[in-house]
Amino acid sequence: MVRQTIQIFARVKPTKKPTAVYTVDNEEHSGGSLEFVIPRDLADGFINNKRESYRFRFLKVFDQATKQEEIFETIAKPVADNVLAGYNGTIFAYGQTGSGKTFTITGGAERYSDRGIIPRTLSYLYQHFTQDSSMVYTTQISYLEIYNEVGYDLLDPRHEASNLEDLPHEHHHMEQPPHPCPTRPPHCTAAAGVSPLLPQHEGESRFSGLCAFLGLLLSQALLETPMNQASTRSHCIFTIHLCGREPGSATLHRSKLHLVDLAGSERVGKSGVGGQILTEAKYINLSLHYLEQVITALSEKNRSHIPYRNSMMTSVLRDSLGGNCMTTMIATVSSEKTNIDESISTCRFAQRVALIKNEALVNEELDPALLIVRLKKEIQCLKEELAMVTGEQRTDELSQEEIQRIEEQVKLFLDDPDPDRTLDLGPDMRKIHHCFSLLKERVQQKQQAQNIAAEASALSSSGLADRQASEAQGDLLKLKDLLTQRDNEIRPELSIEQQEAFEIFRNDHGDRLTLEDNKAILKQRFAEAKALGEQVNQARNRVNSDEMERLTSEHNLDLSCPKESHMWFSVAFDRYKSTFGRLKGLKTEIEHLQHLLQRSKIKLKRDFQDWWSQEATRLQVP
Ligand SMILES: Nc1ncnc2c1ncn2[C@@H]1O[C@H](COP(=O)(O)OP(=O)(O)OP(=O)(O)O)[C@@H](O)[C@H]1O
Repeated sequence: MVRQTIQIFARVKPTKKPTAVYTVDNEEHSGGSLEFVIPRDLADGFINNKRESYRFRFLKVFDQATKQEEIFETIAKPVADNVLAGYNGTIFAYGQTGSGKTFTITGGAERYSDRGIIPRTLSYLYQHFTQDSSMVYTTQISYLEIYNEVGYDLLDPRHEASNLEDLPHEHHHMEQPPHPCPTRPPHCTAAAGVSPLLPQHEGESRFSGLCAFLGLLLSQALLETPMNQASTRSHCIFTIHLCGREPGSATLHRSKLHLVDLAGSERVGKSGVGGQILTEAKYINLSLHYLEQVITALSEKNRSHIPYRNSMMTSVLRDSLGGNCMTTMIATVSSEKTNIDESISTCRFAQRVALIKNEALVNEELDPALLIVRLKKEIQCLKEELAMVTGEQRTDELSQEEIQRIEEQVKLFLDDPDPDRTLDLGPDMRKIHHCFSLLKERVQQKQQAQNIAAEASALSSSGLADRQASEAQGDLLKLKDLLTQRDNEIRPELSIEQQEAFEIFRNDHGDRLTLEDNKAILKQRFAEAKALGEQVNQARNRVNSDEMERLTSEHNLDLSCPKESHMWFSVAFDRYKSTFGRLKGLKTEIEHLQHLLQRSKIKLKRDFQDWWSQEATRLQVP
């Protein structure tokens, strides 16, 4: 991790107008200083205690004659090198309108040598990509303009306005580039949703083509914004996303470089503007005010909350300020007399920025797809090594012969009462897994057999089967008793003459045949029930443990084998249950028949009594 403060540089814009008194002093070791001298005006006769000298320290101060190349070499190149090494980087220009921010970041349109940091950095990175064959790089670029707190994707020809949430992913969530790093050769593509910017050519022409294309693109992009000439009152953030990887390695380095041209920092009061420009100026002031708030909060110790979310610009630059980034600020100042206050104000802002500490990390991550490929390869190599050591060629599945051999080995192992016996399957995980599944199957079968045996013994020890069988037989006896009792209920009040008359009446009665039939069926059902009762007893005995032992020895059954004992119990139980079920069904049928018989007999009796009383009246029998 690299812990460092934001690096600050100053650049003085060349001017032909009368300049204020200022001195630039660059020492090799202690950095540079910029001093403005404002002589006291004593002409009006009273004492003026105003400060005369304003001195600010920077890492280096670039005076008016500094060429673009020197700016790139001193400021941007080290940052680009860090980005190539996997660190995030940001370079932002801050200063009043016309002080040279755009000239420094983007460049001047007149001469090729006026190219600014953006095209030079792209050219440098591109050159590096083609020269460094030890790495595979992919880049993506995006260009965001923030105007009146609305973001515009400058690489999208529609230039539609977006809120922070609606912007392409990388614009507001800078930790990750929008797409996974593809395994294509280095090339340059635009932001998410934007078509690739460049055709792929080989050779030197690509660099100059790239720069010329980008120069055109950048100027066009700015000209085509909805605000058109208002672009100087907006913030522009050009971002290069870089993804680097050693060929064949699964480790990716992802980094990003923001090159930021902030809006002019002049104060509204001084510029004396109104209307639309005033609105813009307020937004600029507000967003720069929020930037200042963030910077102040970051420079204060023990501040837990940093108000990044107050403006779109600070949200986007969140990482660059007080985060995982190596950040550099270029304070652009004008040496003109009329701008001296603004220049001092810019330098003061830079001094506060210089207090902010960032902690930059190399952004390393693993490419899952490549990792899988690598691991698969490793597995294959290990398999081959193993095959060489064991002399066996292994497939994923075990062969039928191998399975059979393992089953035999497991059986011998289990059947051997010797506790010291071991099971040697060799260093083959497939065989070991198969052996484990066989053992599991055995344990489960044994468990099942034990459960059934426990159920059977519970049934036999609690006498449930006996109780059920004797209950069924008891029910039958009760039914028989009931029938006799009912018969007796019909007969006893009759005198001998009446009984004789009743017999004759019954033989002549229309229901006689039905009555006889029902009686016959009932008798038959009683016989069936009796037989079934005996079967129930037999079935019950089969699940009884003594009987079980006798039968197993008779049929040569091996009840220690879970499979056989399970089968035996299942069959015995099923038989007992079905016989008992049939007996119960028979009982219901008998009850029904008895009911019918009863009703027929009562009807017979009633009919007889009616007939008897009629006959008695007719014959005048008392
Ligand atoms: N170092 C320089 N050398 C030559 N010309 C320069 C330099 N700096 C600025 N200029 C010229 O000054 C003019 C204003 O500069 P520039 O547009 O870069 O200012 P700015 O700070 O970006 O302003 P704004 O805030 O309006 O965007 C441009 O014409 C630019 O070419």
